[in-house]
Amino acid sequence: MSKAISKVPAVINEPVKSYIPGSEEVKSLIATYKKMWSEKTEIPMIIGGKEVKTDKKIKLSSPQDHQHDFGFYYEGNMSHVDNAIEAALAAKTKWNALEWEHRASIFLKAAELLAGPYRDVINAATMIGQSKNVHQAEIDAACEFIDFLRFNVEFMTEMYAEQPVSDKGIWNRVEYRPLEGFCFAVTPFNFTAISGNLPACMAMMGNVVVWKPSDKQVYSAKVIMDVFKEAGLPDGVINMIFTDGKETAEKVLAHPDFAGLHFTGSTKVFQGMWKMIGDNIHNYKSYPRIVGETGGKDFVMVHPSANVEAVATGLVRGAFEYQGQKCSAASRAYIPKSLWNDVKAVMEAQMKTIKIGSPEDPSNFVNAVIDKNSFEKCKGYIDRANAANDANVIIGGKYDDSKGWFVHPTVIETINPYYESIVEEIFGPILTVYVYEDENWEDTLKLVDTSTQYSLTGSIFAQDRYAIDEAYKALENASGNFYINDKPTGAVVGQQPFGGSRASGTNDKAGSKMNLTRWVSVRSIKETFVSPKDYKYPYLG
Ligand SMILES: NC(=O)c1ccc[n+]([C@@H]2O[C@H](COP(=O)([O-])OP(=O)(O)OC[C@H]3O[C@@H](n4cnc5c(N)ncnc54)[C@H](O)[C@@H]3O)[C@@H](O)[C@H]2O)c1
Ligand SMILES: N[C@@H](CCC=O)C(=O)O
Repeated sequence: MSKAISKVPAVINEPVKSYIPGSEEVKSLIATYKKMWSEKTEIPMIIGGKEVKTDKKIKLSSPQDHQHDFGFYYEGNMSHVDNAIEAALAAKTKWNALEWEHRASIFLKAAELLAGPYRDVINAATMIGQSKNVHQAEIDAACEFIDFLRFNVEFMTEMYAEQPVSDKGIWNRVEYRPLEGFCFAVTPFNFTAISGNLPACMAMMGNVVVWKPSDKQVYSAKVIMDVFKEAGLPDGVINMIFTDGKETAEKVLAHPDFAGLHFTGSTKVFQGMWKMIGDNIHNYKSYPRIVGETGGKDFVMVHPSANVEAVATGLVRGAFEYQGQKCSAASRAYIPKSLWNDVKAVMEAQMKTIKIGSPEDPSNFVNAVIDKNSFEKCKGYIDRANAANDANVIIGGKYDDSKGWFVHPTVIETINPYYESIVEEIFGPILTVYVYEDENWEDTLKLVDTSTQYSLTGSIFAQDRYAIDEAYKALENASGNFYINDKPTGAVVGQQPFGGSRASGTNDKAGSKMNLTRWVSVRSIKETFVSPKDYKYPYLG
């Protein structure tokens, strides 16, 4: 391997299966779901490749049926954090010395396992634990995760191939070393793919990792570790711990060998961790790399020239797929008065047909929100809008927690462009609409740009090319992912590099070469073939 300049297999996006009713693929997935639903699973932490169990068993319940318990996981304490750091550091020398082809091979094998034998399992775990419907599980847990792994291998080799020029008589090279020390991945509940990618891409670049998944994504996290193990990832390279987020961060971020944070989650948590790193800056051996992708308040800006059906469909899918629990979800829309009645009518007609319930029935488009906290948060926004003078619930607004955490897709209309639900991240199936006078198009662009702290995703709907260009320029810094005549969700790895700026994150674009560069520290090497033997410049004689 090291005796050749290897090429990795050509990469294309993993095809999304359609799961047509009655097809073998849907029968197989639902059968796996039912089997996993009725089993009682037991999920240990994985430290140094070993299963770690404690006396603290935490019940696993499903958002779509909070009384149904499908097993438990073992919660750890700060001694497990120490053990995970030690295990990572112990694995470092051998992992670092392994040729890159072996690292590539392990993660390409993991992708192949996910595409084949583990596809139903990781999808079903995501449906049960995170309440995603068949399509949402497929595009996340299977396809996006597979794409992250395969594309990152490709990006890694492109990066390795980037080499400097060399003058006559010398040979310049650069090598992409892993960071000194260990890395820390902290991941959110809402995307299995993100959860797997954050630790994996750091490990792919030769780093060793302590990974703390969300306590609401433990089931699919277990499947991720099973896949990595079967793919041949050596013990200790990724260590998965189930511990309290804040206490873990305090411990990890104070460690002198802490080298990099790869975080996805809410803005406030990221800001807290950044501050902790600042407070510890004198303790570290190197300046740590900090990558964080966080919250959003993603806009849909509509011009009077827009197509009504396209706008309504973009809003329904953008705001309500996966119950609005995507950082990219459309959660605020600005619609000209001339189109609003028509857009509203199409949305009402579409939303009447939306079925709500458990993902076990693939015809349910909307499933449950993740937990009681999220349910209560959504309920609060709906109740306050119902009571407000400057806002009104115009579609949906129902919620029911008798069996699962179900919140119906809801549209709030407000006359106040700073009303709470149009500026704050809710992370639920609630869209807020502000209707503007057509002649106020330019002022409304300014409002979209300035009324929230976020800058993650956003869309412009228009047929008028000048309007598209105007929005494109006026909203240059209002999103990291900008869509024209499309919903603001559903970025595909390798096609729309994903991430945002302002309070939404460091915009290092997950699943891209830009992100991978954060997990290496470059060493420049200059070799002189015939070394000078005299100190004098030519003109000194
Ligand atoms: N920009 C993106 O790419 C992106 C993608 C997915 C999700 N998100 C964001 O993630 C959030 C939803 O996910 P979530 O509810 O899991 O987020 P969260 O911030 O509650 O949790 C994220 C992770 O941080 C841990 N954590 C919680 N409190 C902590 C603390 N005080 N210190 C250290 N770690 C702590 C959690 O256990 C979890 O592992 C939303 O804000 C969403 O916009 C962003
Ligand atoms: N990449 C996903 C968002 C992930 C955030 O939760 C999208 O583009 O919809």
